Amino acid sequence: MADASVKTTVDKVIEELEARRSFLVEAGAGAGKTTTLVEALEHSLQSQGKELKRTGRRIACITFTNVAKRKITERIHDNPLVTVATIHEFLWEIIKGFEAALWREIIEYNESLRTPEDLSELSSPLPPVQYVDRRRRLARGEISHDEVIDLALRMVTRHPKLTRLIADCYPVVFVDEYQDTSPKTIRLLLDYLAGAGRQSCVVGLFGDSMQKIYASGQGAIAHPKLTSITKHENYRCSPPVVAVLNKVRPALQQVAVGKHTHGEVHLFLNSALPSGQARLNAARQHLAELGWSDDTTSYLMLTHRGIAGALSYDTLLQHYQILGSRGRDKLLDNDEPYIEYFSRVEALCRAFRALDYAALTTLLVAGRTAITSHRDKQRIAADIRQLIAVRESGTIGEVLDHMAQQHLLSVPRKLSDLERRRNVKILEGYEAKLAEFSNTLREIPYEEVIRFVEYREQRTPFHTQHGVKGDEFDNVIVIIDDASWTQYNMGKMLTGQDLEKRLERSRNLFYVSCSRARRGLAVVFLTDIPHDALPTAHDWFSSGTVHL
Ligand SMILES: Nc1ncnc2c1ncn2[C@@H]1O[C@H](COP(=O)(O)OP(=O)(O)OP(=O)(O)O)[C@@H](O)[C@H]1O
Repeated sequence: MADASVKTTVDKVIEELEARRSFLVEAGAGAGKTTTLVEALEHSLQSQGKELKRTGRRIACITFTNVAKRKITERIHDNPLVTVATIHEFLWEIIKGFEAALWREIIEYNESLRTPEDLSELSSPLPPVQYVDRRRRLARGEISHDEVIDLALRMVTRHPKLTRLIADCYPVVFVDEYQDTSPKTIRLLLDYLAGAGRQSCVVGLFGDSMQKIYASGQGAIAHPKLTSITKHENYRCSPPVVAVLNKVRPALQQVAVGKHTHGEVHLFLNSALPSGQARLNAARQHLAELGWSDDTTSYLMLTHRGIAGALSYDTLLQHYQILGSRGRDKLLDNDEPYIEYFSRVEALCRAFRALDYAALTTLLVAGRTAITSHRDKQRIAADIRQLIAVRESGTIGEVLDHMAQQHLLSVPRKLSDLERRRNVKILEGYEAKLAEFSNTLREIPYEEVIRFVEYREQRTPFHTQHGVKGDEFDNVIVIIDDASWTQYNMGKMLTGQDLEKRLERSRNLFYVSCSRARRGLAVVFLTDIPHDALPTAHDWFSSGTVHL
């Protein structure tokens, strides 16, 4: 029976909240940090909800990932007394009302830049400051992600009154995954907000320094204002998976206490097979024979390029690089006219196949496809059937032509502009590049679009290793391709001999990836590991099977 006098982590957190002291919950993967954060939120809402409502205050809960944002918002039933936001959203929220002070800081910030903008001819009155999702253009009052953090820190440093106002508005600020929050944000929260305001603002940080996977992150924190709270349980992973985590991280020994009491661990080196896909296929086959199915398994890869190769949309991904350094991001963010249109084409075909007439009608109406008579419906059904066939065997150009001929989903202005301009003969610079992009895109098999959209809409079991932070799956296959990105090298990590930074980067990402598994974990090396990595490989995976 549990000893009632033993305090749980959430009890300790509540104690700090009630004493108005800031705190740090630092614990390993699967220890229940996010769960504790949610429980602490629920407690605060129960005990202070009425007071918060009466005084117009809110609790801020800053999350790093959308997974966590969704999880937390759901758990507290979207309670309006809590602002669940990313750090950028939160910081913008607190500074956006202070236009005059913001402009003063922007001008100073501009001067600190290596290539400042010419702000000598700013119009009067000054344009409103806007936070945009693209490159900064300070002369127009447009700031971007980096500026939000920098300006917020400048504002609280210079204006104690503003700091007090923010602290009064948000007497409690929780931060999930603090380790990947920037040092400037941590300074703002701990040096300025913590303890400020009439109620003495409480900053509660939750995270794990070893799960820092972004270079811009703060990593470990020691701060005099923080009470440290830690825990050694792992509620997520099965005992053999926890055994691997304990080997990777000997300084923190966890105990598996979750409901997954059985599990399995595999390390596939398969060095007799040629490097690459053949090793993954062999591992998949072996695991399938042991009962692993794609329905309960997630595949974690280091790069988008790797996923594109595995799912066969690599020509498409490669093609978007013609659009410059942000080309690939535009594709992945659905932020480009062609891919935005194809996503709707795919949604149309999916709704048709699923006989989801409500979704189908919404898409057709939004795409200005006329449906006024029974004959229209019959014609549209025949057109979509043909479209489905063209999609599977034709090129992107053939699908676009089919859509235009059959008047299915009218082509948006931005896309028709691109299509019109691709045949213009005398174009220069970026315009010429865009025309080349459109013309060559049309030659790519449309099948690649189908597979890409499935990936982007999370209908495949593939994820990037960075993208699964905070998430969990029954079975996880971590795919390692040490030839894919020079910033990481898991083979060298096993030898313990590498550049210090790369060693840490690789080890943290490996730890994050392996710790997503609830039941089964398989690590598959597509490349050969160095010979002197073998002893560690055997040691780390001694709770499972090493397939040589
Ligand atoms: N006290 C608890 N009792 C039972 N299950 C728990 C408890 N705390 C957490 N869990 C479960 O353990 C899993 C991991 O919890 P959570 O995501 O909160 O951990 P975490 O420390 O934030 O993990 P990570 O840092 O690896 O993302 C979840 O499935 C959660 O429901």
